[in-house]
Amino acid sequence: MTGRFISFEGIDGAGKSTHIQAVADWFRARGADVQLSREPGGTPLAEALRDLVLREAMGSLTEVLLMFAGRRDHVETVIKPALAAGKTLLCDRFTDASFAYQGGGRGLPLAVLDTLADWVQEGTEPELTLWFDLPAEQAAARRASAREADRIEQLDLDFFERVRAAYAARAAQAPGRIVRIDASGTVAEVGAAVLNVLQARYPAC
Ligand SMILES: Nc1ncnc2c1ncn2[C@@H]1O[C@H](COP(=O)(O)OP(=O)(O)OP(=O)(O)O)[C@@H](O)[C@H]1O
Ligand SMILES: Cc1cn([C@H]2C[C@H](O)[C@@H](COP(=O)(O)O)O2)c(=O)[nH]c1=O
Repeated sequence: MTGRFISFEGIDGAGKSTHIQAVADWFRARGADVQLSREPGGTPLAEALRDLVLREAMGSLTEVLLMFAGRRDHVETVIKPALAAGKTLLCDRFTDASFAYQGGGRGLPLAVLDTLADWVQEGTEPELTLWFDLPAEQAAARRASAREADRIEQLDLDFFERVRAAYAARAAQAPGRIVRIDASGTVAEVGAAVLNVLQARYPAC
């Protein structure tokens, strides 16, 4: 039995977390066994690494190694077993975030990220990625009214525009997997766009 692996991506504040529950409800209403997870995090070890990476000062290479260390534990102990059990796994961020944040934002070489992804994922890849796309300024305004900024969220608008551009480049390289959602509308408008994608992608569901 093989389940479904769907990831949610976008710059901080784009609205991923707001819509992930509605996607879970959509699949559950169609009989799917849905499991939610997130990165960085998703296992006790990876959640501990998340706390470190979002709080402690560190270099870019250390940052990406911690992201991929947590991802390895997550893939091995949560994602692969969930897919083997036929579940629909919805993950708030996955490897595209490393290419966007550490590749685009921090400027790490993409070849290094490709190697880490090959080692860590061993072929485990989302079948669909919903990329919530929003200008950095608008995302920052949403974040400002929502919560206190963590170490990465404190970075400037230029950083987030580089991250956004890197997501666009990833989407151009994987057009069958990564679907862009215009996240600039109201919650209802964005939610409708997400449901349109699901209905088109899973008509038999
Ligand atoms: N379409 C929207 N219009 C206005 N505000 C929104 C919209 N979508 C989400 N928000 C609000 O913006 C804030 C950030 O949304 P959310 O937490 O879903 O973003 P996110 O992409 O998951 O961010 P992060 O990756 O940093 O966790 C929340 O306060 C949320 O209520
Ligand atoms: C997986 C992953 C995440 N990040 C960054 C992106 C965000 O700034 C934080 C996670 O916070 P969220 O509120 O859960 O979205 O981590 C990253 O830089 N690289 C990654 O691989």
